[in-house]
Amino acid sequence: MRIDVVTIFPAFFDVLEVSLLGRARGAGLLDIRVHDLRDHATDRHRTVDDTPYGGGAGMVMKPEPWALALDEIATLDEGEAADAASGPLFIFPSPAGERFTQATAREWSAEQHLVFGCGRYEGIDERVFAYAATIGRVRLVSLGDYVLNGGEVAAMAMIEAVGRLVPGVVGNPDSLVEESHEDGLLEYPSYTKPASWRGYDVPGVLLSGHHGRVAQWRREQQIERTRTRRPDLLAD
Ligand SMILES: Nc1ccccc1-c1cnco1
Repeated sequence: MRIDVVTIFPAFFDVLEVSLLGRARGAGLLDIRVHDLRDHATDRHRTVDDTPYGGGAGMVMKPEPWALALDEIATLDEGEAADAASGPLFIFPSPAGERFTQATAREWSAEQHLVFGCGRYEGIDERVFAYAATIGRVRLVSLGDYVLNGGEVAAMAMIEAVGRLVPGVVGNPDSLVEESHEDGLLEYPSYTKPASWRGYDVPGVLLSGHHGRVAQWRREQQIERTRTRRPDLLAD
């Protein structure tokens, strides 16, 4: 999988050189390229924002630098201009976006080419999304109902959630199964040695060696946790 990121803070993504995703890059499983939007500005001051039409506080990101960046990315490898169907999946983190879930991560993990466009200021000129839809598919996506200063943190979270599902990235694929949200439920509690620690004991069933009872207890814990912490997941 190839992942491009467009941002005015490219150094923010240096962390993708380390840990699991860093190893995946080294192994050629993930081809992650970070682009500075200012490299596509059209003036010597490398301007990427301007005042909003209609007034209001803050600044809006200019459309032309974005179109130049997305054009370059959409044609960099393919050699010719992409069209909407054959082009990349353009993902713009946005508080006005659809909700990102584990199902979204699974869906995107099958894609060949993702492009994350990280907006700042009051957002990106809306016409950029219309233009991007002529050279690829476009999704505006929210991580949740809270306000961030820009798309970088959200993009990082989504890159990790998607990247770890790419075959080969996580050593033991079994560990991808028993996780929160993989089966629509929160995961069960985990314990390790010692069996008794500062007066806290591991639940006896986990020491029983009876796999059937352990599996039942874990399922009961998943359902109880989901019912008390995330009843919305049970409503679906
Ligand atoms: N608040 C934001 C501002 C800019 C870009 C993304 C977001 C966002 C994404 N998910 C929640 O918020």
